[in-house]
Amino acid sequence: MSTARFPNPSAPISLQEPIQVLLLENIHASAEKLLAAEGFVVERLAGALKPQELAERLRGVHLLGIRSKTTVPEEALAHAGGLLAIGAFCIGTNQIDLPASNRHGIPCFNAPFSNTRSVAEMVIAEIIVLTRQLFDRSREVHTGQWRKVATGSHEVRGKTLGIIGYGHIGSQLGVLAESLGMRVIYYDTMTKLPLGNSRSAASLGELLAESDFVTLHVPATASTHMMMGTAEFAQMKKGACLINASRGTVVDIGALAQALRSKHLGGAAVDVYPEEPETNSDGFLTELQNLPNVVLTPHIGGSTEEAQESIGREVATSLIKFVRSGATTGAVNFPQVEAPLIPGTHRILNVHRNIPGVLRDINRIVSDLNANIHAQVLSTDANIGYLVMDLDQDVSAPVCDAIAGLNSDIKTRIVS
Ligand SMILES: NC(=O)C1=CN([C@@H]2O[C@H](COP(=O)(O)OP(=O)(O)OC[C@H]3O[C@@H](n4cnc5c(N)ncnc54)[C@H](O)[C@@H]3O)[C@@H](O)[C@H]2O)C=CC1
Ligand SMILES: O=C(O)CCC(=O)C(=O)O
Repeated sequence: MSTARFPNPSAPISLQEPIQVLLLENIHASAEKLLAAEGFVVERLAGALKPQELAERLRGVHLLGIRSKTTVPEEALAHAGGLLAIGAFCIGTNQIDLPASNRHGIPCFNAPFSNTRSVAEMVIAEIIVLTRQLFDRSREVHTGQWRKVATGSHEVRGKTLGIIGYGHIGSQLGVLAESLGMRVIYYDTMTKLPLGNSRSAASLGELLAESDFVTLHVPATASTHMMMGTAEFAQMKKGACLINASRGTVVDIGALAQALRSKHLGGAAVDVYPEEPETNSDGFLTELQNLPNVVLTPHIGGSTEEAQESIGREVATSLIKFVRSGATTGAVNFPQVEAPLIPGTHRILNVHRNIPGVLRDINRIVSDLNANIHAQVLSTDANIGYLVMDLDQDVSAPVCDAIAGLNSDIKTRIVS
């Protein structure tokens, strides 16, 4: 059983408690299965929680699992003295205050690959749906209208797909699009290996001017905030289509609606919005509703059974490894350490403020107890240091007590 000491006395955890896990937003049962098999107590909720409710629910919780809709602000973390780690059962981690989580000694893990294929496949479907106006034709037939027209419908073969953000999703999408005979260009702020016959555009403007379809696959950051607005839509070809399955903050929805109403753009497929409902029973309004040739989906790019099952296993495995050994490999906001457990030794994990002399102080504590350090791994970033220390003797409890008294201490935990 892991034990922990935390700087926040408002939420002490009992040394004998089993690990308590709170999984929100319908996280796949594959995660619960793995966590429960470890003896962890898992509570699963269908929807997201608002920050205030989250703060209340986090008392006594050791592991939190979320997807894209739960915002985790510093105020929630400040009340979560027992929280060991956060699992984002998705790719994006913009919903978590990562710097605050780092300062509180809480690593965040995500699943960087598991749903990428699902997004790429959905975008391929949308490209064809948009260029054949299938959504509108289908709606007409559903309402008894027979409009057999070819005007404005095209093959995708030979058309240009412009991919903004050529990462895990963008590059897979490029390969799939080429298999349909599309020409692929991309724009990325990093130098990327062009797959197949794809080519890097010299600038965002060049990509916008050349593409029949523009698709966004960038993370939500300051540099991507509203990166598609009135000026960018004006640079797109007349009749071109926009696809956004990245984040709602990347596109100015008002400007997109205007570009569609004016018929400068021929269509759009949008999966993500600046504000999204927290549960499936909440209503939803957007300016894009009821515009012609606009496909609106409820943030389902990564929502396939294959992806969700795989994400559940991947993130649960990272959380279990962290609880059992302190491994932080893959954490998005934390110094990375992965040290194998050594039989017969006693492991202590310590997160501290990255100030001079911490290791000296900790080593003095160990030496004053006449204990021997078998192995010690320290990894740091600008704010914190993360120390994994294996002792030959079982003096973990007094060592932890003494470390907790250091003014550098953020979080100290006995693993074994
Ligand atoms: N709709 C959905 O259900 C899903 C949405 N997503 C979103 O898709 C995003 C992309 O996912 P991945 O491809 O896996 O991420 P990734 O990190 O592999 O690729 C993102 C790419 O964007 C590039 N980039 C960053 N800022 C840029 C800028 N200002 N201009 C041009 N390029 C820029 C990066 O260099 C990187 O190559 C995620 O961050 C997430 O927000 C991911 C999965 C599912
Ligand atoms: O399916 C989800 O919960 C979120 C998918 C997503 O946007 C992501 O993985 O970043």
